[in-house]
Amino acid sequence: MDIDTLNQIKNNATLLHDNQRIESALSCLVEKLTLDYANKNPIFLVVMNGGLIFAGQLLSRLKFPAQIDYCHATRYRGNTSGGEIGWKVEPHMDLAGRHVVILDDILDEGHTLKAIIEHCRSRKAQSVKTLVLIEKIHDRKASPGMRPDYCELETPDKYVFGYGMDYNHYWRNSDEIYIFNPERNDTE
Ligand SMILES: O=P(O)(O)OC[C@H]1O[C@H](OP(=O)(O)OP(=O)(O)O)[C@H](O)[C@@H]1O
Ligand SMILES: Nc1nc2[nH]cnc2c(=O)[nH]1
Repeated sequence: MDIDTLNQIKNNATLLHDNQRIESALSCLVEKLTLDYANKNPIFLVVMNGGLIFAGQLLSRLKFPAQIDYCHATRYRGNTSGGEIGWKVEPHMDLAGRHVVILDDILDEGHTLKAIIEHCRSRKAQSVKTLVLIEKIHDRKASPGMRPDYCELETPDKYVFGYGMDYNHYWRNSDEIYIFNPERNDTE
């Protein structure tokens, strides 16, 4: 995809959450995580690639001891609709007896988080919670009523990008979150 087209994608997108809104969401999350995890020696398990920016921005603000691990499970592979989930990298640390917080960019249908939750439980984590930057609102969840344990931002049922979330593997680097508008682009 050429640079002009990629710039057009962003110019034609709708701004959903600006950086100020994201910053205030991060502050709320820091407060909640500090209350719940300051004395629990948690492992934050970052889901690559989408969780990268959110993790970097959020976890560096926590003032209590924590460990960070990562895993890579993907089912979108740069597309705007999901397929089968595939493990690329499993968590490295011993999760047995630990409080694990799975950190990802978005809970959409929830198949990705569901698979990672089950994986952490099978490795005998003491507790497993989910922390996402943004939750997509619709009724097609992997388990009915599935919600993240920690999340401060919502999106309607549209494809979004920015702040870790990609459009065709691009624009994860944006510090704002946009709604992709397919009707304004002739890419799909
Ligand atoms: O709730 P779901 O419907 O399962 O979708 C959410 C997942 O989709 C995206 O990952 P993707 O598979 O695109 O991989 P990526 O993080 O490498 O972009 C996103 O980062 C979440 O992990
Ligand atoms: N970039 C991006 N990845 C997703 N994975 C699941 N839903 C989405 C979405 O809306 N945007």
